[in-house]
Amino acid sequence: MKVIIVKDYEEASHKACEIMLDVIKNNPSANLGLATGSTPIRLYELMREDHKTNGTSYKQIKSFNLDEYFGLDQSHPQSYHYFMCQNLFNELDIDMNNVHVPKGNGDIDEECKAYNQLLEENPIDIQLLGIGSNGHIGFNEPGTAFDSVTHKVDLKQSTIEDNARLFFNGKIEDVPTQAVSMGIANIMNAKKVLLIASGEGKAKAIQATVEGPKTTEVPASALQDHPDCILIVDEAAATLLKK
Ligand SMILES: N[C@@H]1[C@@H](O)[C@H](O)[C@@H](COP(=O)(O)O)O[C@@H]1O
Repeated sequence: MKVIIVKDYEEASHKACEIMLDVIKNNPSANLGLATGSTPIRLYELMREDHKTNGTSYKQIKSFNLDEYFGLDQSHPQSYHYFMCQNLFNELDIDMNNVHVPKGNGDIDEECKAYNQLLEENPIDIQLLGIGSNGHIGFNEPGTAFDSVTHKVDLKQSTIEDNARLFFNGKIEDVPTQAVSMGIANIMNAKKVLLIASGEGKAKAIQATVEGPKTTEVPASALQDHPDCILIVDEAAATLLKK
């Protein structure tokens, strides 16, 4: 794991943007693994700005999102599909046929199978990740097997609370209790992984991810075995790192 410590959220977003654009410029038909949550919002804004100003094209790019809430239709304003359109896709030249977000409704078993198949056929060049305060990646909560693939998940109470704080207008009762998520094995298959962590709320999870034992209790600790994993951590999220 390569840990890059930067001053703050703004610097983390710029650094992450640099790495994402580097992958896209080197391979204009790259497969991008994308993430939601509040952390990548500024990065996505920078990517939109770059597209507008410098004309970086996404015409040949394919995207694959990590996860989706169970029970929310794509058109629901709190769905991750909707989030991605609002924060990124609507202002890029990406072909929406090349955009993939797991479906949170319908026949979930079939959906998970199809998503795994899709990921097998389209190896991800760079997988962007945030991290949950409990160390989750995607929606892979503590206890998830490292060999897991796309599956339906029961969300932990702390994850529901975290997400209610930032989304769903603070209404905890509106946050779905389940989700569909790429598994940890799918994430580990990406050629490159880029995780961004910002704020003191992530300090414990970052310490456990980087310096703790590799354990399913900290899903992000699986990344210790990834051959090309970069963690961009701001000073607040790095406070508990010993080295
Ligand atoms: N499924 C998402 C994760 O992909 C994300 O990393 C996490 C952290 O969110 P935030 O970036 O808002 O702290 O939230 C959700 O649980």
